[in-house]
Amino acid sequence: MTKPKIGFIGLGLMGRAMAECLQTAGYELIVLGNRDRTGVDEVLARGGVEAKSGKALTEQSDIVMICVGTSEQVESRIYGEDGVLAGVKPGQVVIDFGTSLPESTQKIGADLAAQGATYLDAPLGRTPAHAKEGKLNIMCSGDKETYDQVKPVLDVLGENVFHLGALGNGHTIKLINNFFGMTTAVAMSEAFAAADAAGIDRQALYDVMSAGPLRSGMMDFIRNYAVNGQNDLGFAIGNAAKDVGYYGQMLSDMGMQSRMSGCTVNALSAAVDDGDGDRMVAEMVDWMGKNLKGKA
Ligand SMILES: NC(=O)c1ccc[n+]([C@@H]2O[C@H](COP(=O)([O-])OP(=O)(O)OC[C@H]3O[C@@H](n4cnc5c(N)ncnc54)[C@H](O)[C@@H]3O)[C@@H](O)[C@H]2O)c1
Ligand SMILES: O=C(O)[C@H](O)CO
Repeated sequence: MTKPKIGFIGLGLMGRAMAECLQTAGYELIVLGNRDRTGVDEVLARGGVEAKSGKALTEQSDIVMICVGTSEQVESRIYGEDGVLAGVKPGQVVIDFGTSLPESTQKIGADLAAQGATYLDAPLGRTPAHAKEGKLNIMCSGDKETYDQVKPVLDVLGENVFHLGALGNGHTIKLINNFFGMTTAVAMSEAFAAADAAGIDRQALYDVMSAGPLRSGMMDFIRNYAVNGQNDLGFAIGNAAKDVGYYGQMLSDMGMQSRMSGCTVNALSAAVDDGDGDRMVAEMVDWMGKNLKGKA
């Protein structure tokens, strides 16, 4: 069977690694020109094709994949005269792999459905290194028949591919996941900075904490940076601040109020304000080291 042609929008840390994985598996890729040429040039060097607009990319593709940062960025590529919606054909599938707001996802899904196309949300778990190897966790939701149709491609990218019911459920679960994960990351960063301030060895703190029920993969990621300078998580502080902010907004859209996420968002957003948005989440250890002192 011929492989579907894939239009891929968003060639950052995750998108670039996913594009490499798909091209290695023999998929033909069409990508969008971008101000940052790095990802685009990598795809072209492996035989990919460049489209001039989201509309042109969509017209040339069977499946459109999006992996940009925010819901605003997704919407900027969906709507408008050069957008995906302007080029979509009945039966076509558009997938958002980024971490987006469920409310925006549902609106885009309805607008694509009005053109006879189907939207799936399929946010990602794990790291860019996993993306390159096709070992992501993929939290897909939306029409089950369409999911079954694109599952072979999702299986190329993911080791654990979930179907989670109605459109938006994937994004809802991902936001809850990242509220929890980023709260752990920020708390662990503060724990190392507090140990530094008290003259306690970071590895000694980790040895004690990880011998008990606190041990987690996220704790290990932060320790690997704090003790060995290894940055394996590959997830930017700016995107973490966005995700935990989206989590609070999602609860508020449901008429609820988050009691926990404010602290995490405040720390991550303050690091972004200090110019650390492009640094990786584990580097919150450094930010905490400079910011634990109370203001006099
Ligand atoms: N890095 C991770 O470990 C990780 C893990 C899970 C989920 N995510 C989520 O996946 C998404 C992408 O993450 P990332 O780490 O690759 O982020 P990133 O910031 O490295 O990449 C985002 C890319 O999107 C591009 N972009 C932004 N607006 C665009 C537009 N309008 N048109 C075309 N391209 C545009 C940017 O130039 C950039 O290359 C985010 O929503 C993030 O929260 C990331
Ligand atoms: O798997 C995860 O939770 C990611 O690394 C952060 O989005």
